[in-house]
Amino acid sequence: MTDDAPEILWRPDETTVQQARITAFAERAAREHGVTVDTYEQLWRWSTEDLPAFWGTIVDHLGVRFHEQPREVLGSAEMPGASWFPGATLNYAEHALWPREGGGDDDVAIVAVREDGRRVTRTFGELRADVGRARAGLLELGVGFGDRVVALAPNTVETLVAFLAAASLGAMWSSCSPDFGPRAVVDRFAQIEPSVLVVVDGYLYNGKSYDIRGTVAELREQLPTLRATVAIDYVTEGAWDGQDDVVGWAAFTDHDGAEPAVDPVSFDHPLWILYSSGTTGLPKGIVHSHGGIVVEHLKSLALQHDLGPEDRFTWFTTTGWMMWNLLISGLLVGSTVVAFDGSPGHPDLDVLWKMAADEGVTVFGTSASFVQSCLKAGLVPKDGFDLSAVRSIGSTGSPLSPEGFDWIRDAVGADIQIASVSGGTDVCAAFVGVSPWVPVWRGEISCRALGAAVEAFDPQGEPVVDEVGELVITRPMPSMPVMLWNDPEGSRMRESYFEDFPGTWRHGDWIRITPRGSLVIRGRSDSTLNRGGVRMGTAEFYEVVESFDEVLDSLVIDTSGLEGARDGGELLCFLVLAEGVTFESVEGDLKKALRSQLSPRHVPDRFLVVDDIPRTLNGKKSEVPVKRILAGTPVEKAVSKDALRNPEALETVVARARD
Ligand SMILES: CC(=O)CC(=O)O
Repeated sequence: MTDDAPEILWRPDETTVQQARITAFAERAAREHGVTVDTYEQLWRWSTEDLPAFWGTIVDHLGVRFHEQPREVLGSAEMPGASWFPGATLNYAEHALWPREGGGDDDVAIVAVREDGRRVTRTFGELRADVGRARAGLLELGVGFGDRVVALAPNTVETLVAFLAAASLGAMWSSCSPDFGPRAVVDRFAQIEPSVLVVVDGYLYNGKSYDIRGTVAELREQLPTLRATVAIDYVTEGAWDGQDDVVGWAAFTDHDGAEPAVDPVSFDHPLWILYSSGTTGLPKGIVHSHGGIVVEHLKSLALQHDLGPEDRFTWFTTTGWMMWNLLISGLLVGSTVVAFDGSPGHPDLDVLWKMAADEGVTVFGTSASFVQSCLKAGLVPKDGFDLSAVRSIGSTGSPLSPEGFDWIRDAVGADIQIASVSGGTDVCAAFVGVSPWVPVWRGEISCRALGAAVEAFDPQGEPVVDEVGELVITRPMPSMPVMLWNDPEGSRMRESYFEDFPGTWRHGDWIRITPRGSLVIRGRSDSTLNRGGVRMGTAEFYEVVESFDEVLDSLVIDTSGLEGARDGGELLCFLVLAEGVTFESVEGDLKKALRSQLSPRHVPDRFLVVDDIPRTLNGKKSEVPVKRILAGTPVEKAVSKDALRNPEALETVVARARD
């Protein structure tokens, strides 16, 4: 495959480079380690070849506060099982509440905005005091080191306070968004046997109010290990009044003057438990450590995104997606975290742009599907709002189409860095993303993240350039899971990531690394389109189909190789069409575009028009569950319907495929 470099949409100017935090870091690395790191490629190479030097410089330069000093940086580099900073103790909460750069008591730590306009703020001083009180509340409930505190709560101040309080005393945290159905929550929380559950009475979404007290009651019945439920009035004042078996937030935090102390824990002590998407059988509990997350998030936010105390940082997410965990880590670098709770489309698609303008957001993150919706709606936010503070637009969740890049440049701002990033829940980080040193090419992710030894492997395990291959990580990263829950022998961990290429992390995405070092993600490798030996990621297919204004959404499934598949396997394309559009009116053009832009083999055997595409609660297309169901896996094993945004869409898609 040849590489014709696409158009450059953003290029750092000299001042940006000079003032970037990564520049001071690279100068220090050069000085202390005698390395030449004048280009990003050189810096990245050093960061992945000399892991002890790189991560050792990170902790010094970015101010990681160890209570006990580590004996060394990397005790063992073997994967799985790498041992980072053995002997060291620290605490994530200390880094969030007393960030190294800035974080003066009166600086705003968090602004929480709800879709109905409710706005709550806390300065760093206030946040520390709140966390001190909540910590005392947890201690009073008997929560201790290693216990699990879980929350069914939105992206708002109390959730952050409860999390930091739990982390401060070495308890593990896990959260689900309040719109998760009861089964999805039980599937996640029951396995980790929590001591305390933090809940809200309800939530607002799309202009409607949802009461979840029934879900909470159901949940409590199914969590026999609970010692207490802490209940927040979020939608209705007094919602929990008269319910004696819960502790109201006011009573829970009624500990004036309690010290916001933190207990140092070992580097690998569990901080939180995240979950795999929940669409492939029971969710896997992914455990990340205090130390791994502190160093990875400091590196990512300070050096890749250049975030600091002067920034106001938002990423549209719920508490059930790892982007929440990354968002709140904005505190580690002293930034103000701007948290939004509600629908990004209520009252209309302007809501997040308005918030960005009102709050002076500098780094605005969202999902590729939100960008796509804005594009399709013909939105031009720069005409309606003052977005002059915004210097970077982040996008993740699925690959951002080249048209999405164009839209950001044309409709939001031509001088904005487009931060298309990709990684995963499994490492609570982005392997690939941006840097203040590297341009943005249309349709491409700018660079591999420092410390992330990303390669594209062919099936023989050989690295390839400018060809689509399996995304692998060949050296350990500190934020790789310290364990999977209920996996004492580590067999599930090995099966999940290390089976295909022993000693190397296989992530499950297709990726192409260009000769420039930029990257293109081509979709999940477990939902590959394999047509007569030509393998292609689904993202390439969506890029073509969804570039049609007539197509609002789509899903492609390759049934070849599945037992019982019709005609030995078909390529099925489900389409959601714009109002008034008939399939016949676009059929010819669609087929022509797929034939010419992908290959004749990638023209679907059947197009099926549906009303909606099944998506997870985090907005990802449910390709793998559909494929599994069509392969004969019982629905309840293939997917937790509660983990889907629209389970009825799954039923329709499966029924249409079987028609
Ligand atoms: C950084 C990411 O990888 C986020 C996601 O797509 O889940």
